[in-house]
This record gives sequence, C-alpha cells and structure tokens, in this order.
Amino acid sequence: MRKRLENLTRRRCAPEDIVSPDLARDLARLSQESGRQVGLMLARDGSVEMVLVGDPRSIYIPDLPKSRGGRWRLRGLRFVHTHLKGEPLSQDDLMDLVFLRLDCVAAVRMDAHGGARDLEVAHIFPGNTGDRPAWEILPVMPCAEPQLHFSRFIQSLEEELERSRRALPAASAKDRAILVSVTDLDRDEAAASMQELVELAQSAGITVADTLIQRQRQSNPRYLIGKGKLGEIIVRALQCGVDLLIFDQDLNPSQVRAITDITELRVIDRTQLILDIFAQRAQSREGKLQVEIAQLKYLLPRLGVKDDALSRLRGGIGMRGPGETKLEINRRRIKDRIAHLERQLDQVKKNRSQRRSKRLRNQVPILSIVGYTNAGKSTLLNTLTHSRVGAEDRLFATLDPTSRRLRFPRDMEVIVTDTVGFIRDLPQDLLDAFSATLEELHDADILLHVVDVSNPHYEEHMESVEKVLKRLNLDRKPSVLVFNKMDRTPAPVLARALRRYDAVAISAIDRSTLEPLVEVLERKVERFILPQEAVAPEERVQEDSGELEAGPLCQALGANPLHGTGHRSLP
Ligand SMILES: Nc1nc2c(ncn2[C@@H]2O[C@H](COP(=O)(O)OP(=O)(O)OP(=O)(O)O)[C@@H](O)[C@H]2O)c(=O)[nH]1
Ligand SMILES: [Mg+2]
Repeated sequence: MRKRLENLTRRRCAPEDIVSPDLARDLARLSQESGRQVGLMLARDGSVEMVLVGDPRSIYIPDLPKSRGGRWRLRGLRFVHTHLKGEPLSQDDLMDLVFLRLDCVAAVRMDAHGGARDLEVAHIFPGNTGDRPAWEILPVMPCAEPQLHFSRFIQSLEEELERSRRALPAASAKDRAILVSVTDLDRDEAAASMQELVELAQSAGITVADTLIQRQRQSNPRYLIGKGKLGEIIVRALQCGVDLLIFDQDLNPSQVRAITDITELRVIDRTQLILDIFAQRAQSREGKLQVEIAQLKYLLPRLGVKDDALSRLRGGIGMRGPGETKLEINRRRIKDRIAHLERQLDQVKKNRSQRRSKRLRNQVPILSIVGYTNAGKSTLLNTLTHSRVGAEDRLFATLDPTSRRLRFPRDMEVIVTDTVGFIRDLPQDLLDAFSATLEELHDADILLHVVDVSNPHYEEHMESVEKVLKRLNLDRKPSVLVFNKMDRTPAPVLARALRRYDAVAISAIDRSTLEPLVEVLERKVERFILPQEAVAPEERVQEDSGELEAGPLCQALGANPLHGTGHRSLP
C-alpha cells in the first residue's frame, strides 16, 4: 500500500483536467482498500506535489510551502481527495480552501463499490461576497468526463480576482486595510466604534477596503476572532488586495503572531494605530520624544514573543516612528533608549517652561478648540476665521501679522487654535504622547469644548474629553461648552441637552448660528483684561465703527479691548 501511495507522486494529469479520470479511479481504489480518504495536492501543471492520507471522514493538510506570487494570489495548488461514502464537500474542506487560498478543492465521491462516481468542486468566489459565502460550489460532474477545462477556469478566476481588486479606488502608495472588531457591544455601539476606527485609519492615511464586525460574548483566545470569520477575512483580503488588518480591540503578542501567520497579512490594533497617528503628527521636539517613548513602551512587553513579532509590530503602517534600524535592537537596548529619551524629555520640558513664562509676558489671547474627534472643531475654526476676513477672501492666518490691518483697538488679535481630536480609551503611555501634542493647550486662555450633540454618544464623548483634560491638568481652565451640529439634532434632544448642560448650541457649518457663541466668548475674554487697562466702553465702540469688514467674532472682539500685555491676571 505504501509503495502504491508513493507511486502516486510520480503521476501527472493534463493541466486542463482538474483530475484525470484514471487518476480519480486509482485514488478511489486506494481509498476503498485502505478505508481512508486519500488526497493529492496538484500543481497548476498537473504534477503531484503531495500525497495525503486521512481517516475515513477527513484528511489533515499540513503546512504548505509559502505561496507563489504573494498573498494576493491563489496558492497555485488544487486539492483533490476522496469521499468514501459519496458525501458532499464538508465544512472542513471549504475552510481548507479558504485558509490555504487553494485554486480549488475537489471531492472524488465514491459509489458503494469503491468506484469514482462523481466530482464536486469548490473555489473561492472572486467578487464581492457581501452576505454570501466566500466560496462557490460547482454543479456535480461525472468523474469520467469532468466538464471543466481547469487551466482556462483558473485563469479566468484569477482575472476576476484582479478585476475586483482594481474596482477599488487606486491607492498605490497607501496601505489598504480591512478593519475588524470583535465585540460584545450591541449593534449600534459596535457600529459607532467601528466608524471611529475607520476615521482613525483614514486619518493615518490608510485606505479602508472593508470592515467586519463580529459580535460575540466570548472571544477566541487564539485569534480573538472566530475561525469562520477569519476565513472570510482571508478571502476579502484576496478580493480587495489588502495588506493590513486593524483590530479595534487590543491584541496580545501571540494573537498578533497567530493571526499574521494564518492570514499572511500585517496585523495591528487600535492602540498601535493611534500611536502611529501621533508619530505622524508630532511636530515639536517634545512631541517627537514622547511619541517615541510611548512606541517603545508599547513594544517592550511584546518582545517576549520569539520570532519576528518585533518587525511586524514596527512594520505597522509604512515605517514611521523610530526607524527600521531599531528593529534589531533588543529589550535591553530599548530600555536604555527609553531612559535616554526620558532624560532628554526632562530637559526639553525645563526649557519649555522657561520659554513659556517669557512668552506669557507679551501674547495675544488664545482660544483653543478641543473636543472629541469629529465634533466639528476644524469646521468651527474655519467658519469663525473665514468670517473674520470677510470680503478679503483670505483665511485668518492665526499668526499672520497682516491681519492687523483689520484695526483692532491697539492692534490686538485673538488666536484661535485647532487641536487633534480626543478619543476614548487612551492608554496612559498614549496619553503622555497626547499631552505633548496638546502642549499648546497649556497656553490657551479659554478652551472651546466642541461637542457633536447630534451623536447619540455625545455624553460619553464629553466624559472622555473631560477625563483627558483632567489628566492633562487642564480641567480648571476657563472653558465654553459648545454643542455643535444642532442642524442635525432633533429639537427635543437638543432642548434636553441644553437643560442639562450650560452650553451654547451652534451649527459650525452655518455662520449665522455662531452669534450667541461669539457673545459668550466676548464676555469670557473680557474677564481676562485688567480693569486698569480696559478702555472705556464708549471709546471702544467708536474705534470699532465702520472700520471692520468682518464677521461676528471679529466684531465681538473688536468691541472689546484686548490688550497685549498684562491681561492674564486670570480668575
Ligand atoms: N451637519 C453638520 N455637520 C457638521 C457640523 N460641523 C461639522 N460638521 C461635519 O462634521 C465632520 C467633522 O468635522 P471636523 O471639523 O473635521 O471635525 P473635527 O472635530 O475637526 O475632527 P478631528 O479633527 O478629526 O478631531 C465634517 O464632515 C463636517 O462637515 C455641523 O454643524 N453640522
Ligand atoms: Mg479637525
């Protein structure tokens, strides 16, 4: 029997036959005699790459050689095996098809006498699967004359896959990712969380090819996600030309490795994605130092896993942050590096606080817009600043000296700054990095906390923002709560929100709604001014009149003397 099985390796069938009739017959005969499934892994040219023997009901496929042509190609191997009782393709067969990205999987279904009766063939479905299965099962065909020209069939299958990849927007320089969430949240919450992950990914410059939510109570410890869903992901990656998987949940190092191994895709989690965004955004030296420290601290516990988890983690998105040369440095050197960076950071912080106390002596008031990501901060900034320049059609360049031509009393200006959005569940290391990015907030005189009140989760968002502000020691700063997007908030919801909180409602896309906010700001800013430096109200009005071709903020501020010096005796 052994000899006869070995002889199979020397067999060959024509490339156009999925399995030649005589090979099918011999497989069935061997199966009948051994009482086990017998299978062949056939290459595209019809040669036998592997002979496999299973038990009566199934067959185990060991690790296959790495795929030819990379992860977006089919493996170039088809698996043909016997089904002793003539049973249809099993779930395991279909999983093998998907997980191994086989050209196809075929069952030679035997009759009661051990003959090769017919052939059932399944292949990966090349188009967008949506809710349908990731595979397609062809109509059963007789073994004696299988009506399938295999080489032509596989060619058109690969062309179809290529087409479905090309149907997606071109994004050559970018990473293309599938976003995955495994959660026990209810449907709406899970969708909201996923939407946030999509926005995070996009702001990191990643093209989101697809999203996938699996709602389950208990997660699979090995892959986090269930095996069936993982199969779907593999097929979607193949269909979409994806190279990156991003999980909404934190992954432990061995999960990263297990998922990477089985999908052959790079795998990162939300925390690493956020770190990466910070790495992109950090401008100041302090920011860069803190982001690198956070990245290294994130990496450190993940070094325990042998193999190249390190390079994978580092390989997150592009190759940013601490460069590739550091891929090889070991745990010891990372710790040394963290210590070194922390010393540098201390020095920079000292210098900064000296610089700041100097700056504080001659500075214009700063209004800093903070808020949850996507609350509309940038929109508010644009609307406010656009209004300021009016007919001049020039954006309010925050620090542009020519804006003085607007003739504020005593050449005063107000600086409005936008900030990176806040997000929920920020780990401590990230918050440190965050605090560097938000360093300027310490210089702000007033915080405008912008809330998207149309979001059903707006109160959770407010809470997240307040938590961050507190941890940054900013919770005592004068602030104005702004409920944005009132245009798309149902009136009763808005009314209830306004009863509950002391807030100003606006719609940042509609300039005409900003007046109440501007009035509030006006009053707040006034409190910054030392009484002895304030100009008499009548004088102010006169100075203001007729000179300003400007929007409401400008008028409001213009109607108030904002003095460059000494106005910071704050409440
Ligand atoms: N309907 C409506 N949409 C708004 C309003 N304000 C902002 N948006 C939209 O909300 C989205 C997010 O606005 P952004 O200004 O980018 O939000 P952000 O807070 O700066 O977001 P991050 O910079 O990502 O933190 C954009 O699509 C805006 O057009 C509003 O008052 N009404
Ligand atoms: Mg913004």
